[in-house]
Amino acid sequence: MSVEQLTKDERKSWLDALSEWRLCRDDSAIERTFEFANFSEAFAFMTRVAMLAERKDHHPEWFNVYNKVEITLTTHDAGGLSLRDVKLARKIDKLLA
Ligand SMILES: C[C@H](O)[C@H](O)[C@H]1CNC2=NC(N)=NC(=O)C2=N1
Repeated sequence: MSVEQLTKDERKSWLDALSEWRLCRDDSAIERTFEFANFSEAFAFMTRVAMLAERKDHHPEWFNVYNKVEITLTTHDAGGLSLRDVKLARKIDKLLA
């Protein structure tokens, strides 16, 4: 599927609205670390993110250890950051609101 990478200006304006996320990997991805009370809560969150990801056909790269979950979003089909990452990040944030 062809997806457009965000331009530098677009990255900046979208990221202003995603204050918990930071650019990484040479601005080709965004990441955020989440911390929970215990493993159960972390994994419950991952399950909810997994459902979202399937529904959107857009999948996170992530790392979990005990109560921490690190999520990295990038669009492999675009070779960088796209609006699909921004949208998924917003939905993930909403799960915790
Ligand atoms: C064929 C399928 O639509 C694609 O491979 C989807 C699946 N999930 C994906 N997830 C992410 N993060 N990037 C993609 O480019 C992507 N592409």
